Amino acid sequence: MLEKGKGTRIVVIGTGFVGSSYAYALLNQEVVDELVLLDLNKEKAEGDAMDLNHGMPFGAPMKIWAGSYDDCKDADIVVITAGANQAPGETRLDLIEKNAKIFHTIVGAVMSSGFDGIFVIATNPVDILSYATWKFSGLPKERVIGSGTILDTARFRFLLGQHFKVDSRNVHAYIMGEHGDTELPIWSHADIAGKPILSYSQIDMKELDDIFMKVRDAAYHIIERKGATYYGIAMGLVRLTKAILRNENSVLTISTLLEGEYGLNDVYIGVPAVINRQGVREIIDLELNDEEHEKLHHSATVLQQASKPVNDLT
Ligand SMILES: NC(=O)C1=CN([C@@H]2O[C@H](COP(=O)(O)OP(=O)(O)OC[C@H]3O[C@@H](n4cnc5c(N)ncnc54)[C@H](O)[C@@H]3O)[C@@H](O)[C@H]2O)C=CC1
Ligand SMILES: CC(=O)C(=O)O
Repeated sequence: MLEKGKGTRIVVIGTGFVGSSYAYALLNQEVVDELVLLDLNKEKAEGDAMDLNHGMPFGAPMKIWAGSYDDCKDADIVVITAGANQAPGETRLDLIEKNAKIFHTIVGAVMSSGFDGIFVIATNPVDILSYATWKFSGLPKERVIGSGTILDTARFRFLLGQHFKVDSRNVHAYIMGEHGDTELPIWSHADIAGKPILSYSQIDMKELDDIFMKVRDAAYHIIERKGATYYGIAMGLVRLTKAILRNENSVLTISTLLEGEYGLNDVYIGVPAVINRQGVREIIDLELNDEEHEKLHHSATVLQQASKPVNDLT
């Protein structure tokens, strides 16, 4: 797998707000040699390919085209951003019926091409659809990665950075669990340059709770204002893509299959993990306090109960 003696190739399936923003960020950050765009709306994918190609003289050379499932055969990564997004007031879990069926078709078509790379999933509900992709594809769990809480963790670090007036890149703090309403902040392992956030003398737990609620509800607030969220996740997906293609061994909070870690089994859920060219190298099994442990287990139960439409298709 992945040793093709040629340039790197990514196929993006679903070139809506998220997929096209990701494509644009990939072009700007010079990450990959070949980018294939695929959408049910073929003209949209073609238009995006034309538009992105016209930016090429201002960036680094790469090949971009609107393709077909045959192009997945030689892809290193297939990124799925296809499917319905949330209407105002809708939860991510509300999308499961529609998007599970779409994934059954898409993953089947990708695997029929002879694809043998890594899947990255962003479509919501992302934890359940990552689990679905793992089930439908038959690939090893290491090679099916959900974006999980990568975006929530970024939102958390951004807001904590603002609160403490520190560069968010120096804030180390994770959101774990469902990418959704039952996610949780891991305050017991949140620090700024090694100093635990809970040890700051001016700490006000009410203010920290407010920060977490802003993180958890960020998508609702953005969707109310502009109908969808896409720039943040696009940047997160590029970060994850780089960690894979450049074999970075980076720690990112992604959705992966738990098999005993955190006392959980048979569920895809957001946890910190080491990411490299093989996909998920290792899950970081943090020691959580009792409250965090209980909330993570609650989140996992909610995801497992909501997975019925996937189980019905397998
Ligand atoms: N994981 C995360 O952190 C985030 C996830 N999302 C999720 O990403 C997904 C996409 O959101 P948007 O781009 O805003 O939606 P969108 O509606 O703009 O784009 C979806 C695209 O999927 C295409 N599509 C639908 N069925 C298809 C199929 N069978 N094959 C190929 N293409 C197909 C549509 O034609 C459309 O272009 C949603 O589920 C949304 O909730 C959005 C933001 C953050
Ligand atoms: C839409 C979504 O999942 C988000 O922005 O977090």
